[in-house]
Amino acid sequence: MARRARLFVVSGPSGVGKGTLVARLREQEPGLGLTVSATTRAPREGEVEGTSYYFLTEDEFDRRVAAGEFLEWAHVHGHRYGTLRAEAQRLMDQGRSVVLEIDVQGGINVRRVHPDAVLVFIEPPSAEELERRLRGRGTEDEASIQMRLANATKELGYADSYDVRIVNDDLDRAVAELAHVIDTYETDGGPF
Ligand SMILES: Nc1nc2c(ncn2[C@@H]2O[C@H](COP(=O)(O)OP(=O)(O)O)[C@@H](O)[C@H]2O)c(=O)[nH]1
Ligand SMILES: Nc1ncnc2c1ncn2[C@@H]1O[C@H](COP(=O)(O)OP(=O)(O)O)[C@@H](O)[C@H]1O
Repeated sequence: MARRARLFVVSGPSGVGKGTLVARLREQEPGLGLTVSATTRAPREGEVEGTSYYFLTEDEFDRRVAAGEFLEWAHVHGHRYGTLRAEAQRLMDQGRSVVLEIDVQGGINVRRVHPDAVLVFIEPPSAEELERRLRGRGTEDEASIQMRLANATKELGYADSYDVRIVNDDLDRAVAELAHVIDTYETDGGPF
């Protein structure tokens, strides 16, 4: 059956395991593109410019917004994050399916521009497990953890407007489910 490259948005609360899931998926499916977002937040230890994010100053982010360079952008956890049009276009031009790991506001905005984008929401098995993962990651101070937990409740409220919901309980199972979703939507005669 014919396959077609598509745009996939992956969203979900901070600490649910989006980054882990997508990284595992890309080991299995090296052809899958992943956009590197721009952000005004400071790099975490070990994060690499141009690989983890494009780390921009507030002024540089403003300039790129004014120049219309963003496909979408949003305020998330007290900072700005956005997908550069050129970044998404470069991968789409290679005929690859592309994953955007972005927040729910971004997901809704991408759907306006690309109505056939597939929106996938990653859910935690429970609120307690989400907090355990967020703390276990050890990247955030207490204020940042509290903000992310408060925002998690709001983000979970958007799950209904997504096309697909996946519970990230057992990692291997969740990776397999995400791979299956991508395979199904890439195949003509899939759910659309
Ligand atoms: N709208 C939008 N959200 C983004 C983008 N890049 C990252 N995010 C979201 O910003 C949030 C914070 O990401 P990050 O600082 O890496 O923290 P983490 O979610 O705790 O790993 C997450 O919900 C991401 O999905 C983007 O380009 N656009
Ligand atoms: N299925 C899972 N079971 C247990 N721990 C997980 C699972 N998926 C991810 N984690 C862990 O949870 C933490 C947060 O994952 P991460 O990918 O950074 O989340 P996000 O990108 O959604 O903020 C990491 O320490 C990661 O190893």
